Amino acid sequence: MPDNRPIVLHYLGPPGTYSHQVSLDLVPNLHFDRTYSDDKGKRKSESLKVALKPCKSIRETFKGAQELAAQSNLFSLALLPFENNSNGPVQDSYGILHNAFASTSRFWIVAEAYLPVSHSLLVTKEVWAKLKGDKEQVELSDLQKLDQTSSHPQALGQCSKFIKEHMRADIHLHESNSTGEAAQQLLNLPSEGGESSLERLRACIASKVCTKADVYDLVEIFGNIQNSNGNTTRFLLCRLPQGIKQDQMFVENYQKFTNKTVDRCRFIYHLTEKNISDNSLFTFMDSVRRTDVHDPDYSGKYTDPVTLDIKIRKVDRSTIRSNDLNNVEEEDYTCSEGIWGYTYLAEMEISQSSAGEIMSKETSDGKRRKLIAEPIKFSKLERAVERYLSETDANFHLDKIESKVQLLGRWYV
Ligand SMILES: O=C(O)C(=O)C[C@]1(C(=O)O)C=C[C@@H](O)C=C1
Repeated sequence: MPDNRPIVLHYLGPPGTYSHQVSLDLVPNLHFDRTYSDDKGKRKSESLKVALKPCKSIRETFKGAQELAAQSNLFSLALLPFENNSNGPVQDSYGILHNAFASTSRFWIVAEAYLPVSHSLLVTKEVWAKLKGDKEQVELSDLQKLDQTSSHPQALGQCSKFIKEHMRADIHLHESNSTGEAAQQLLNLPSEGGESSLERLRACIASKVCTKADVYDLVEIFGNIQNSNGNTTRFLLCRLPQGIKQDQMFVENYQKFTNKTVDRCRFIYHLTEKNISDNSLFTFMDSVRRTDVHDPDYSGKYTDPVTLDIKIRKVDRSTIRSNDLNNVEEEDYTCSEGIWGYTYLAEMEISQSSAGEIMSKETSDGKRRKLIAEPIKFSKLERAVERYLSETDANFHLDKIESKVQLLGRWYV
């Protein structure tokens, strides 16, 4: 009997998070069929079902998916919140990608999703009654009574203006693993020390979904409290690969999912400033500059047709600097320390045929790099990156990159 191989989608839980909403949106659109030969050798096909698995933190989301892929034949997916258009990268997800690099783990990005995010300030019914007193509703001035507001650091950042304008300067901002966890924790009072929610007035920032009776039944005191109207978070759906055959199957099925021909791929590249020898310096940036034939430094160097087709989409760099990237153990970083001072993530787009060539099993890592970009000297890399950044209005300063470019994942557009 063939096993039924369900697809397991790991997401940042508990239910009520934005990640959960994205997972629910994705599931009806993920159709995976599998063909196999039955006992009598007859070809059959079956649909694979998607199971949702809530995880406690972003890190556990990825780790859970990794472990499942390693231990079983199941299709293992992890949904990572990746970046927000007002508050920037989701540090934990970037950290995970960085660590996946540092080790030998590989994964594919098989889909992306953009979720418009509108945050609400939520409290329990008891706290709501206490805040409003005899009035019909809670007013903005009542927020001065709040002692604590908790949420995922991204949500706190996305609502920083509201917090600054309407909450006490000494309010305790508690960082939780997710917005859903923050909402759930309001219900788990009294907390340690026996404090009741009424002695220490607590609120959380989370999705309005958490007001539903079958979620956490919280009360929304203010809605739409994020800094910017078009607040949007981008999620990446990653699959932890088990073998090339399954990869191909996934591509086919993803084609079905998007209902359009897959003709372009996107890659994320990772550059780091450390541990690099001159020989290994190369950049995807430079390959994108192939059209710069008028530049004497570059002319005549471009001989590989594959690189013609590459388009840079963006380059990200965190502003946080860690003391020593080498000392950062996998379990060792936190969002606030950050490891991204030394690293850059860049995204580029490439045609499917070129990508196929680059990614083909036979292509060794070294050749792959060559196909993508030529080795260049450090100074040229720096200039190429600077030029790119100046053209794209990026407002961070690029000190120095010694680059190690590695392929992180790919997905289809
Ligand atoms: O905490 C959640 O609800 C999440 O799904 C995480 C997350 C994030 O990490 O960016 C997702 C969307 C919002 O930007 C806020 C939080």
